[in-house]
Amino acid sequence: MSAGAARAGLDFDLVVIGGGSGGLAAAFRAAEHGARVALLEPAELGGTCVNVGCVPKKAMWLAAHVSERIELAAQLGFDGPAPKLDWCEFVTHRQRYIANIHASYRRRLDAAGIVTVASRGRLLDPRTVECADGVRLRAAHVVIATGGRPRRPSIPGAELGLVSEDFFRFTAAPGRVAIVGGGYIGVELSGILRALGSEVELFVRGPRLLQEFDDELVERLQENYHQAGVVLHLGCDVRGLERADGDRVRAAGHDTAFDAVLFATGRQPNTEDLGLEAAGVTTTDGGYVCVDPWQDTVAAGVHAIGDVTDRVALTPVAIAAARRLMDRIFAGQADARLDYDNVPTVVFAHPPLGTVGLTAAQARARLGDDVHEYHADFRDMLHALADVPQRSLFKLVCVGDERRVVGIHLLGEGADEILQGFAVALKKGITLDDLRETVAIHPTSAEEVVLMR
Ligand SMILES: Cc1cc2nc3c(=O)[nH]c(=O)nc-3n(C[C@H](O)[C@H](O)[C@H](O)COP(=O)(O)OP(=O)(O)OC[C@H]3O[C@@H](n4cnc5c(N)ncnc54)[C@H](O)[C@@H]3O)c2cc1C
Ligand SMILES: NC(=O)c1ccc[n+]([C@@H]2O[C@H](COP(=O)([O-])OP(=O)(O)OC[C@H]3O[C@@H](n4cnc5c(N)ncnc54)[C@H](O)[C@@H]3O)[C@@H](O)[C@H]2O)c1
Repeated sequence: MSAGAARAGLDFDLVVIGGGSGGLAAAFRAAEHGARVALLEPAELGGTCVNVGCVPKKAMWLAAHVSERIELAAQLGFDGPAPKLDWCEFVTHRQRYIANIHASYRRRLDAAGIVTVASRGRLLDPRTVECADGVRLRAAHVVIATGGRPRRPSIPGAELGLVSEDFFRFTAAPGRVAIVGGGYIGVELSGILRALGSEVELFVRGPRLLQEFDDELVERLQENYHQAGVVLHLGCDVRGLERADGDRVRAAGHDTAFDAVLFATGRQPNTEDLGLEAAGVTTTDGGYVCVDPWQDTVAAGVHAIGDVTDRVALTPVAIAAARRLMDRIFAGQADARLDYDNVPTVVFAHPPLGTVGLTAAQARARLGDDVHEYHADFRDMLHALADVPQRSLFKLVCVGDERRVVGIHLLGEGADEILQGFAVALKKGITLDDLRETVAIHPTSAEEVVLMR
């Protein structure tokens, strides 16, 4: 126990509820600062990202990517029968990779002297967390990092549908799949399943996919999905599910029977039975824990980070918020807090779509009319060589006479890897001239960003 906690008659300086991306980052950073830490996690370490999110999703995306490359190879003159994915074997590689992450977390927790409790936690008051077996831990600070879970729409027959967590239990590509929801998960899973051989229909109640993203890039992505054979039902509200023949399911009012219907209709926070009321912690209408810009709740000493709060639901965001919070509490860095502006993000679509900063519409709404857009509309070299129609679209959004870059939007092969460096530049306040003065790397797709007209 640290001297501070001991003096105050507490067991710990910090109790973290939830061992996902945010909770683990908080525990490690606090321990680095010398705090005595307990971490409660009833399930596998790593939470959503490691077990049923980013990591297994990216593994499946990589498998899909390889499959697309094999198809391109045939177009380019590589001879021989196309190999087919043994899904089960790929899953063993995926899960081995994940098991290594678990083991690495366990080693690091032990090395840092963090007390790990395999239990749910529940607040009894702002300083006391009760474990499932009734053991009570008292701490000066509590971090709520309990994340979220998939939300099913409340429509008749919703129980016939699956959610993203079920996708990771698949042992083969379903023959015919319907996906409901046009956000990140709907777009990612439909692209993966199509590339791995499923017939995919995507039902989106709005007029387009990915409402928050640049409209021209989304339109281009929709064209690419259409060419790849994903059937898009835009402006189509699924009002219910019903059994068709055998185990198959169809959307009410539609004829097609699907082997699987997957809901990708958003997520909800894990705030039930957490003792929030007892601790005086407030929640939003959607049930998210209310926090201020410092990740503090209204209850003194109780903080919240990651998907359980109503902020950007991304792993690096949960981690960054956690680290800054711990730097403020345990390392005296009074100004440490996460700047939620200009968070880069990639949708692992086919091809990937990466964005940092504002769309042109957001820039006009926030910064006035002096907004300028620059485009690069091209076929990347591999697709051009194979004479495949997939096209890329890169865009810059600039403001003012000096053409400060406030938005970078990339749809195309490699966008997922290209964006990170340009996100640093945007955060540093570069202008269009700074990009144009940078010598291009040729021949690449990335050079289009510095050559943009
Ligand atoms: C399919 C999918 C793909 C994704 N892909 C990406 C991606 O590519 N990139 C990206 O940045 N983000 C991605 N995300 C989002 C990312 O996974 C989350 O933003 C991130 O995991 C949030 O971290 P967290 O720590 O807030 O919560 P979580 O990772 O969900 O962790 C919360 C933990 O709290 C535990 N818990 C819950 N209740 C209690 C309790 N009462 N007591 C103790 N423990 C409790 C849970 O068991 C869980 O382990 C994806 C999400 C999904 C669903
Ligand atoms: N690559 C990544 O970084 C990545 C990948 C997956 C998830 N995530 C994170 O996880 C979050 C959750 O992902 P998500 O795709 O579940 O949510 P989302 O909020 O991105 O998309 C949900 C979509 O479902 C639609 N929807 C909601 N209710 C509906 C209904 N009843 N019928 C039809 N459509 C409905 C919404 O309009 C929205 O378009 C994302 O917002 C993102 O922050 C990130």
